Amino acid sequence: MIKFENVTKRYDKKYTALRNINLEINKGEFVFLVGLSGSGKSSLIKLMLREIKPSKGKVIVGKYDLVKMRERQVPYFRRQLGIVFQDFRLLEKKTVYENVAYAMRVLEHEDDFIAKRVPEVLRIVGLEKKTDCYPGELSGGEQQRVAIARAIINEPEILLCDEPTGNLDPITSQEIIDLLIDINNSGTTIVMATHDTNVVDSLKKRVISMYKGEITSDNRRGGYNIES
Ligand SMILES: Nc1ncnc2c1ncn2[C@@H]1O[C@H](COP(=O)(O)OP(=O)(O)OP(=O)(O)O)[C@@H](O)[C@H]1O
Repeated sequence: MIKFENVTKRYDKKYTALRNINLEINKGEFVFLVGLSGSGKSSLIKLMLREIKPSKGKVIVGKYDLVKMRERQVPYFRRQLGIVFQDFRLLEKKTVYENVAYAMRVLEHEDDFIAKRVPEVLRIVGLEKKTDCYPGELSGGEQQRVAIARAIINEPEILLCDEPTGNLDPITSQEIIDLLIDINNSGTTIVMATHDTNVVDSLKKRVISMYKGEITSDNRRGGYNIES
């Protein structure tokens, strides 16, 4: 489903952000990426999104070779992905409903289908009572639920999460993780970069540890190796 072969990423000549990464993530897995700030977690996620390209090596996501892919294929490729960030990135002047519906309008879905699907997904994330609220009227955890609803509305095969609990307190973080686990149990592959060792400890999921641009451990039964 996701494959990195000998991937190196340099943003400039002097500094190598990722070095010789080899990695395979199968359909349906839940994978944590952990490591100190600057270890390369976000760069790995950006490569999976094709926001950036590797300096060397090969990145395959689904049926797409992201190095060989043409620019005009990128929007089609991105349709199989959902993306969640630490800072929610909601449209402040749109309601919860509109924030989520917008992701369907971009794909030109029929209005009837949008009107049926948005309430379904808001129910999944537990926000059916907040449909008409604006992001500014919601707690951080609720805003992240809107962002997750938007990310899953088009039923992506893969959900990429970059520090999704970074702005949340421990209890709210755990609620967001429980939601991500439910989404994973329904078949979506999840890759989540995080600093949150409490969350990683609470689940026995695969953990890929990074240090200075290299993978230092890949443990399928939980457990990590964050160097200091
Ligand atoms: N656009 C860029 N231009 C130059 N260097 C960059 C760029 N993006 C990231 N880097 C560098 O690449 C390295 C890896 O950064 P990356 O953001 O992938 O790490 P991270 O593990 O996600 O860190 P954090 O946990 O702080 O988000 C860092 O040294 C960073 O300074």
